[in-house]
Amino acid sequence: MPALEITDLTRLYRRKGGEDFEALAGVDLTVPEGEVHGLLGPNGAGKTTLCKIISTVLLPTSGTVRVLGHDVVTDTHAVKLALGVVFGGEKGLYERLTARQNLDFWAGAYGLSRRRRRARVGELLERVGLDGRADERAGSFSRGMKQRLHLARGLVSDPGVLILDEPTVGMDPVAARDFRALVHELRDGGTTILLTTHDMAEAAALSDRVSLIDRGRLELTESPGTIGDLVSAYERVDARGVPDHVRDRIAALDGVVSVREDQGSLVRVETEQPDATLAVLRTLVDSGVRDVARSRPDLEEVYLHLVGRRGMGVDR
Ligand SMILES: Nc1ncnc2c1ncn2[C@@H]1O[C@H](COP(=O)(O)OP(=O)(O)OP(=O)(O)O)[C@@H](O)[C@H]1O
Repeated sequence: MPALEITDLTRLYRRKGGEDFEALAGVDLTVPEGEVHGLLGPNGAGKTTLCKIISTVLLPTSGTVRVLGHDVVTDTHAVKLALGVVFGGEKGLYERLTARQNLDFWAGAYGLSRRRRRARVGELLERVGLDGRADERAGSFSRGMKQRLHLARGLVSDPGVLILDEPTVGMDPVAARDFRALVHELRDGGTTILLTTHDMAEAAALSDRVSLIDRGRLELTESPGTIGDLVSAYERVDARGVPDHVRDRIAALDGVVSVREDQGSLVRVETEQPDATLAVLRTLVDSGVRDVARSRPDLEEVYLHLVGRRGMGVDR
């Protein structure tokens, strides 16, 4: 049974006086048990809407979502037990309570007895590395520590599926690295994780597969390695001082996807075959252009292209 099964999911938001806005437009996604699935998309893509529907906070307009076989609309209670949700940012902790008291409160909300609560809370504090600071107020914690406490809270019910919504947002690099190590440990323990992020590198480092979402649609679901292969098929050449007639000749070469002039006279040529790159370089050098650099787009750029922000010639 898949950990997460989303079928033809749509969600409309009512807008006053205007047309309904389609925040999710027919999303299909199946995440097998034990997978870390990265969900990447720009602001407003629909990631939070999707996470809210999975975590039963928001109803779908149409379509179905199942968490470990439980329907989010008709079987809300079972879904809540099967799921842990960790949102990034500062909200959701009781700042005046200690880390231990915060967790004890949440464990109580799941109906654990006092004795089981004590053991469970101790275990969780150790797991996220906060056992040494357990009796300090959450309000005095750094961003990274707060986020570890959020994670412990998401793990209170020992969920099979964990949603991490922008978990490292606002963290310094060391705290983010430590947090990612915790995510790795959870994955090794068999927890299925849906991770939303703006950060392509984070998604690639943590995920078994990555989905790109934009304007409510899943544009692509692949392993980070496959996306990497997609990237490596493309190259670009940047050059300065390229006469117009040379530009036109380059644009006509086989395998050249685009030729664009940025501000400051930089000409960027994008190619989709290694031979094309060589032909572009030869044409430039033969015409006396010396200021030439060859490079590959990184994952971030391919992602930006795939969600329609730039002109790399990657087919959808
Ligand atoms: N309650 C609402 N009423 C109307 N429109 C909404 C509502 N909530 C979200 N939207 C719109 O739905 C779209 C998707 O929003 P959502 O918060 O799911 O995006 P997101 O991918 O999580 O973005 P971000 O990364 O900025 O959090 C956006 O265009 C947003 O303006």
